[in-house]
Amino acid sequence: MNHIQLENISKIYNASTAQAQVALSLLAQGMDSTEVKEQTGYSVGLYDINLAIKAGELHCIMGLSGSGKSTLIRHINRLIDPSCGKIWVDTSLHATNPRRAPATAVAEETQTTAQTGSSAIDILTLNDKALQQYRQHTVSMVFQHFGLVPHMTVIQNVAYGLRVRKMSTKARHEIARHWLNEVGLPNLEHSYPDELSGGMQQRVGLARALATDNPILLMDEAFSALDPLIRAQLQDQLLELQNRLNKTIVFITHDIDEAIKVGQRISILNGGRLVQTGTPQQLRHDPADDYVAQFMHTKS
Ligand SMILES: Nc1ncnc2c1ncn2[C@@H]1O[C@H](COP(=O)(O)OP(=O)(O)OP(=O)(O)O)[C@@H](O)[C@H]1O
Repeated sequence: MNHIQLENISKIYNASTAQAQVALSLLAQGMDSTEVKEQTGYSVGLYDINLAIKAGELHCIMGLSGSGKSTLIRHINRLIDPSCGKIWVDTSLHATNPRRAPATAVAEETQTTAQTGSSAIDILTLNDKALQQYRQHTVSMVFQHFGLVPHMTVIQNVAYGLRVRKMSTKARHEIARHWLNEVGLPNLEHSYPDELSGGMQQRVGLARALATDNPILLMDEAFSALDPLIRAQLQDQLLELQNRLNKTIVFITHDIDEAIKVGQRISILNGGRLVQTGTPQQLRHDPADDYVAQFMHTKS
């Protein structure tokens, strides 16, 4: 079952609808994003992305710098809106969890049936209130540079998303303590972020994202700033947690080894275009083009 589906998503930066159309028609004629930038002055973030992410899968988005990875993931929590296209998210998937407000309340009026046949909403139709609900109850994000609030203690950082939901201090700290334990930081609740190493700070970032119990986890180069050893430990921990939690995780990385290690499927972007989606094995044995083949050719 699909959890997230991007349908014909394109993003042309700093362009009006009419200006974006000019760039999009050049892309449709086969021009690449560098040529479009030279000809029109507009940056192509993404072009005509069609991507279905399954419920419970750990899906990596991989590509070189500037290929559109951050642009793509930021569409899923609507930090960025597309120039055109639709973004379907099945917000009903975890409606039975008693700790979460019913996600279907997000926007019943926009509930419809996506092309996949699943019950999903086009999140681009959400009004401000419904979008706030969606962000609080459906998607959480882990950032490359941790994004912790420096004047809050570790436990306050982890509990932050629950405080926003107006949960009592006792209840939210109990949940935060549980997740700090889960990520291997049981005794640091009263520390401040700047007292922790990078690896520890990112464990706090992970605990904060997990504490909200949201079904979708967005991870934007979450481990890229860490030393290789710590990075490998966090990858292992993520896989172990995912085995138990079965979240839908969209994991951005520019590192093919990381993508192969953690990703059940990998989508490869190049110049804002989605080149191929598949399991590591499919990409290795049947690469769509030379770009994919080059990434995969040394991988066993
Ligand atoms: N705010 C913006 N304004 C204009 N162009 C942008 C903006 N953000 C991104 N772009 C352009 O969109 C394209 C895709 O950028 P994006 O940051 O999504 O790629 P990325 O794969 O995440 O790169 P990196 O790995 O370096 O973070 C690039 O050409 C970039 O210059």
